[in-house]
Amino acid sequence: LHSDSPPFLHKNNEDVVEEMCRNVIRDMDTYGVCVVDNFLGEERGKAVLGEVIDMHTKGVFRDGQLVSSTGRHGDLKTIRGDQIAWIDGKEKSCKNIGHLISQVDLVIMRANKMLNNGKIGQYNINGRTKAMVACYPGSGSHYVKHVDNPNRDGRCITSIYYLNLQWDVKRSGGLLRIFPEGSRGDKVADIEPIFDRLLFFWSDRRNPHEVQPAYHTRYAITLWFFDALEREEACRRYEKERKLQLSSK
Ligand SMILES: O=C(O)CCC(=O)Nc1cc2ccccc2cn1
Ligand SMILES: [Mn+2]
Repeated sequence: LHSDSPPFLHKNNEDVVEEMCRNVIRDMDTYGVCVVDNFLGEERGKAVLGEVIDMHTKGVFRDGQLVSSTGRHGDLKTIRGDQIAWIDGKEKSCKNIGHLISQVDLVIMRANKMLNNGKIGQYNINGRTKAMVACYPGSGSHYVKHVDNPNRDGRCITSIYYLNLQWDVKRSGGLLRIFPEGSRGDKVADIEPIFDRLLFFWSDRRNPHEVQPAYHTRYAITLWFFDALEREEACRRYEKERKLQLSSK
């Protein structure tokens, strides 16, 4: 499940990318989850972290998911989950985030071309969302167990890049726990959100996941990749529903 990216990926070396893609394909086929550590290297990783911290300081983040839980005394505590900001990576103050996005694209599109004659896991990836930069304020904010794409909206791979230097889950929490389908709860994938770690997993019902309460600020950048066919069908369904609603008005 853990494949270290060779030290010289940062030179964009062709066969290094090739080697990494083989690891991603193997892990996705075997586990439906893949972790790549040291993805950008310390310098580039810190440059991305710097841009995210600048965004946070400038108040770019908007409150994301509202999660509520009852406290010890049964009182309803609404703990803000993640705060998010959408980035396309071309913004002048986000050029390092833009570089991260292009590197993840490189790996996914190369993996898409390899094995299974141009498909990864029988998907044909032809696009992705913008980057969702997420910040969990350290106030015990968490994210309840959920599936990213439960109803075939077209997203097939979730890719998350973590930015948290010297993160210690025992002290700071914030563990991502994935409950791979059919594991009946005895086999879970516990992913620590450590600095310069890149995670891939199938976005559909195979991978319900949760973020456990975080007690220090926890940053992550997520990209969702689309399967061409599933996305086209989802858009067509959406168009039909929209027309129905318009005509029923
Ligand atoms: O930060 C992590 O380790 C994963 C957090 C996570 O699952 N975030 C997330 C955030 C989402 C925001 C909007 C819609 C769906 C979403 C699904 N998942
Ligand atoms: Mn999620």
